[in-house]
Amino acid sequence: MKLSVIGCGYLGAVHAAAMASIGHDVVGIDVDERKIAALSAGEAPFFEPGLPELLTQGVAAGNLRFTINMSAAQGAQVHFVGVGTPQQKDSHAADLTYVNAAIDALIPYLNPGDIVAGKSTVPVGTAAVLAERVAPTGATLVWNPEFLREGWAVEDTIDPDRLVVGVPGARTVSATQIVGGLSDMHEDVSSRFARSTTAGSDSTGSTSAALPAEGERAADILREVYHPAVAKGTPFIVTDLATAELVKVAANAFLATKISFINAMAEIAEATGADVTQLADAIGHDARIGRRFLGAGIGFGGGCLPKDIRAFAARAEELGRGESVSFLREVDAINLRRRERAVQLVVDAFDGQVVGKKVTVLGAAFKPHSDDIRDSPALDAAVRLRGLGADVTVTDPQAIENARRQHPQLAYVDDRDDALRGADAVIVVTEWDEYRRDLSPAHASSLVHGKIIVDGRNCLDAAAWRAEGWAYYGMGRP
Ligand SMILES: NC(=O)C1=CN([C@@H]2O[C@H](COP(=O)(O)OP(=O)(O)OC[C@H]3O[C@@H](n4cnc5c(N)ncnc54)[C@H](O)[C@@H]3O)[C@@H](O)[C@H]2O)C=CC1
Ligand SMILES: O=C(O)[C@H]1O[C@H](OP(=O)(O)OP(=O)(O)OC[C@H]2O[C@@H](n3ccc(=O)[nH]c3=O)[C@H](O)[C@@H]2O)[C@H](O)[C@@H](O)[C@@H]1O
Repeated sequence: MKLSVIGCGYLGAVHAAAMASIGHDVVGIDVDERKIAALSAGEAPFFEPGLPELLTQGVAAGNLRFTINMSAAQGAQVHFVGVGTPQQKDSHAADLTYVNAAIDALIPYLNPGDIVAGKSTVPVGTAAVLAERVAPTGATLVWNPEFLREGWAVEDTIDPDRLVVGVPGARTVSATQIVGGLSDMHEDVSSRFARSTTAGSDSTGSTSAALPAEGERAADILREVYHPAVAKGTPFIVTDLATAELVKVAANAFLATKISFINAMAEIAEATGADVTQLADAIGHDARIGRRFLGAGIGFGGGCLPKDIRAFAARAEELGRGESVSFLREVDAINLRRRERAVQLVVDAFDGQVVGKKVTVLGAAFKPHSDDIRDSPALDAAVRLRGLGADVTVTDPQAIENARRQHPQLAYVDDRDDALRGADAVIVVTEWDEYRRDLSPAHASSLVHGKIIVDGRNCLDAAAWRAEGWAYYGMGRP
């Protein structure tokens, strides 16, 4: 199938390359000429494991190309829109400038019957407005939120744990799950709904109705796009536009809440001498809770969770339902307090005398396996420590170039051991294997000047570091 992908950032470039890898004919379109030049040469403009291979393959095979010309979208049957939706500069709401601009630029090239599939994370209600704008072209707008994690983006795109498609006119169809392969792709959709509910295949139990023809057709086309995942039985949820938009922000809000919950427990642990990592293990054994995303530490960052919970809260206020998600403000506040806490641990380790102390910051990316530094807790800590007068050196296996562009005032060293040499204290803020697994306390001892280590990710073996004579400080663990 011919596809266009508009916006070739962390989401779009991976989506384009992944769609080409499953056999589609894909054009990626972006306004950033440098990004397009790199992608056209088969090079990834950012670090994402597995992406370079897919780009090389697709570009060489000729079914993946990139351009800055929107006119190249003409003739594609599905147009994915994955441009950025950052936080507005002067408020917590999402900035929809890029989404609006992308849709406006695309409209002249749409043909009747085309599908415009929004992938950006947007405030609920956005899709309905965009659908009206697209309607005169005869194309159909659907919302197909993305759940990929950076660092696992290729795998998550090709083999997601669920696919969600919001289609027009599906108001009475509430989160009905349809599991089906290509074989029944052209089967009458109402009988498929009937089958999925009577078979009880993870349906919500709510009544379902046949989709209007436009929505039915759009859902079928998206099924065809994602044919390998559909064929293996990946849950494929067809719903209305608003629910699809909400599923995305609800998922990120839940993940952020889970992290802040355990970080709140870390604060209590700090006041009582308890160990939050053991607490997380213990409650995580309860399958209803689960251990994943109970990693207490310096908290969440990145281009999504922080801005998505703020945008969600702002949208809820607009809807007159601010109090329904007012807890997200607390989730945000807990998260930001952990950044302060990590910095305070360094300051306290020097009895408040941090001025002029050499502090090595291990990590700049917001998480390992990524070069993304958007709202990175690691860099936040580095900047704060420098602001307090420390002599800060930052290192990271992938993110130094991005970090230097955003924070040129910090000192950067590529090599981990060079960064550690002569340090008075070390703080681990991104749990790369290079720091978590591969750095032994004995080796670190041979490099540093002072044996103080703050484990901002609770990723080190505290006992092993202490045995080597280090003063070890974790986040919510003794
Ligand atoms: N990064 C991630 O892991 C995920 C991101 N998302 C959502 O996807 C959207 C994109 O996120 P990222 O890829 O991380 O952002 P990004 O900033 O890496 O990429 C956005 C791209 O859109 C391009 N762009 C802006 N205006 C354009 C226009 N008018 N026409 C064509 N291209 C244009 C930019 O040049 C940039 O390359 C956001 O809404 C985000 O919340 C959703 C799930 C995962
Ligand atoms: O909307 C998005 O962009 C994406 O946001 C997150 O993905 P991502 O931002 O790539 O990273 P996560 O793995 O979720 O980590 C987010 C932050 O939480 C932190 N984190 C994660 C887990 C944990 O236990 N503790 C913790 O502090 C990480 O260090 C990182 O800073 C979601 O996990 C994706 O499903 C979603 O698609």
